[in-house]
Amino acid sequence: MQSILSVSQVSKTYGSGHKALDHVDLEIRRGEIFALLGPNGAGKTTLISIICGIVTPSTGTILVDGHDAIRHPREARSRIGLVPQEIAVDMFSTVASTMRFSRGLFGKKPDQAYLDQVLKDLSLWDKRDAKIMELSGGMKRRVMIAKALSHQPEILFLDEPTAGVDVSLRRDMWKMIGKLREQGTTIILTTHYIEEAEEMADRVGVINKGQLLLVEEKAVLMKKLGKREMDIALVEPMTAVPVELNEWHLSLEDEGHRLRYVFDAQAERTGIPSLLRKLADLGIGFKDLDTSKSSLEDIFVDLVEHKEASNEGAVA
Ligand SMILES: Nc1ncnc2c1ncn2[C@@H]1O[C@H](COP(=O)(O)OP(=O)(O)OP(=O)(O)O)[C@@H](O)[C@H]1O
Repeated sequence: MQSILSVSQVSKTYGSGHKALDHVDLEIRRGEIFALLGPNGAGKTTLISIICGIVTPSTGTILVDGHDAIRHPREARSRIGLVPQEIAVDMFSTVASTMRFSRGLFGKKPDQAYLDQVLKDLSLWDKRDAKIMELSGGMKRRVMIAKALSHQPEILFLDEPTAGVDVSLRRDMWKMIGKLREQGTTIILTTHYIEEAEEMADRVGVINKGQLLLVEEKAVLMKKLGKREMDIALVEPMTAVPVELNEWHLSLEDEGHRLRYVFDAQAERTGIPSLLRKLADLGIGFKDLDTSKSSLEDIFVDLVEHKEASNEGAVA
């Protein structure tokens, strides 16, 4: 599939000397939902800002639907809608006029029917004539999304979309993202909330300390790196894990009522049969066994920690 966004060898060193991005390569497919996952300070906002022409990269090139974002920023930018982390609008304008103005800035012909639909989708219809300063924080965030969609962008960037957002806005946002995807809009969201990536994304990129550690189909990533957990509900609670069980590295949970075993779902030997035999040998009875997949969160933490450990190893 043809890329709608192509990021090639993009690095950014800020004036302070801080290297926020380090040779990032990324291809975004038309129509996908891509989650860029990384802890605070990983470089997510810097990358978005570069793609949107707000920050100049130190090196590298960016093509937005074939348009060079550095040499032809207007062409590139008009294809992008950006919902930034911070609320940035003219507080004295009304919701509807903000949207019309924003659409005009990108050189699009007026289309009130389209703007009205966006207002309705975001539950802003009743507020269309309100001044933005009169709205609640959640409503202001809705306005930011409406504004970003005003010029019918092909790519929508959502920078930390649900940070500090209430349940109803989150729900509306997911609905809206689903609808946009059906219409063929490409969506890129940055987040450090793993559930967000897990719920919505087709592919996930993990960034840490300015480096893109991996880009993978979400399903493949979860399968490849996924661990499973087995919870063993004990008949009799215990105060400590018996030394005979050391090799399984069990943890004691729920005030001694449960043993938890974490194993690699992909491994040839899970260690479960031998663990169960050992429990029987030791006369440890259990009422129930329950296995569950670990979440993308566990995978993410594993990955970042593993990378950090190997980097430290390289320095040492
Ligand atoms: N204008 C700037 N000048 C100097 N350093 C900056 C500037 N903007 C960002 N940084 C630094 O670059 C690094 C990456 O920041 P960035 O905002 O891109 O991270 P992020 O992944 O978006 O994090 P967050 O989720 O906290 O927004 C951070 O260490 C940050 O302090």
